[in-house]
Amino acid sequence: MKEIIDDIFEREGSTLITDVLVGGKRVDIAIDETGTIVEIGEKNGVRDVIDIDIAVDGSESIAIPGLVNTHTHAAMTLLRGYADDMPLQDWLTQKIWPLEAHLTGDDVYWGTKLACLEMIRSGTTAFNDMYFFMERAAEATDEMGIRGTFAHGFIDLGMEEKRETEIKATETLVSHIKGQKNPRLTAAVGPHAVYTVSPEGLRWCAEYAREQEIGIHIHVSETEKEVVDCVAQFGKRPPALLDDCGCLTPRTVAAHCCWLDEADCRLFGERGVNASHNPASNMKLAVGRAMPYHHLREYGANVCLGTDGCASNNNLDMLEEVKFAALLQKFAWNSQTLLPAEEAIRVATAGGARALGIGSGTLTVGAPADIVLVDRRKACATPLHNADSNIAYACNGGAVHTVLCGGRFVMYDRVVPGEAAILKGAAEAAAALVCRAQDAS
Ligand SMILES: C[C@H]1O[C@@H](n2cnc3c(O)ncnc32)[C@H](O)[C@@H]1O
Ligand SMILES: [Zn+2]
Repeated sequence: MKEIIDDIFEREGSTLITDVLVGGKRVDIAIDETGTIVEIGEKNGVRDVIDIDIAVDGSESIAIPGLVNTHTHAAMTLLRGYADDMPLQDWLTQKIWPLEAHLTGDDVYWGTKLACLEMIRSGTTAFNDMYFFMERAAEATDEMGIRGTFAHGFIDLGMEEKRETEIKATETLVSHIKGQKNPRLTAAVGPHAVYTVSPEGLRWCAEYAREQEIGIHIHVSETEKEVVDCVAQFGKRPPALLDDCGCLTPRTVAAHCCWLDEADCRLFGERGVNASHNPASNMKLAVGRAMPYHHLREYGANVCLGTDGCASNNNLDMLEEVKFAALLQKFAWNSQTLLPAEEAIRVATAGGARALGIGSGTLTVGAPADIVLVDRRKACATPLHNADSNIAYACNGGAVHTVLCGGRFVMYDRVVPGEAAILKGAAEAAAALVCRAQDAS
């Protein structure tokens, strides 16, 4: 890579990436000033398509579409390593929720800045977030230059007064995000799960999402206990309950989906639901079963990929998550051919873009220029028999050196603007959060 052009992160002109490997071919990629891919052609074939403002030598790089993290709680970066090696319900009730009770908006701002830094560094250009103080998460994401979908974590615990508070928080967030009129920031509704949100709350979320023409982001069938308890309380499995409440739509992202049975998968396919596979979190929390990818694919559901939060992963490296997904599916379902490399990358890019409604998630003419350059000089990318194999099975986010989102550089030759201040601010916020919780206990 040539020396960094001093204002490359501010430039809003057109960009030409030359001689880069895409799908096994060496091509030039022309990006216009609107941040759209306008031409992809044989090497030296597209130079006169645009007035080149920035030229990037891609001869030592493999280009892939931006990775799309369809399930995370971004600001949980502040909780990385705070509580590990516990069962999900104990983890939530004894450690995570007591600490989150002391969260502030500033914490979520710094936690989300750190999350965006980590996601950019590992090739993620869009993420789907469900947390608290989400106006501050959106502020941080806008500053970092990538795409975010934001849902307030709606939890009413069956209490009407709490439900009213959650409704107001959701309406305020959606109004705020829509008012920004920022093409990189979108809103969603975030009913946490069937064991924390009443049917009345679920029905409100579904109706409000329909009325506002926004998505739904929800945890579904993560554990066997969730399913058993749901059947005991409501006489139906979580997908059927969610369907009765109107929550299963083509704009729904259902996270985890571990304990879906074949009929649940068929229902997801019929409703066009997006199922976010979260392999690292599922294995770390030992939820006991892998998402039935094969059934979801068979019945036409859109499968995408997510990391969950940093307290149950514990990073946001979607290239690592691609490998976990490809290996876990093969092992769990005893199939050496299930979720092959190219398909796993497609789930993490085009699958996620479809789930969040942010373009094609492909490197094609007319697509947003969300582009990740992977360094071919890294050991994990050598030899280069098969780029998809190296990307899915050998490399992790550390092999990424340059990232564009909407044609704008968010990382160039491993430089992300403001990195030192972000690390300092997030570390200080995390320490202060834990101190507040300890003082209060
Ligand atoms: C938004 C809330 O969701 C909590 N959370 C984080 N990870 C998980 C998970 O794997 N299952 C259920 N809930 C989760 C997060 O701590 C917030 O409280
Ligand atoms: Zn989650």
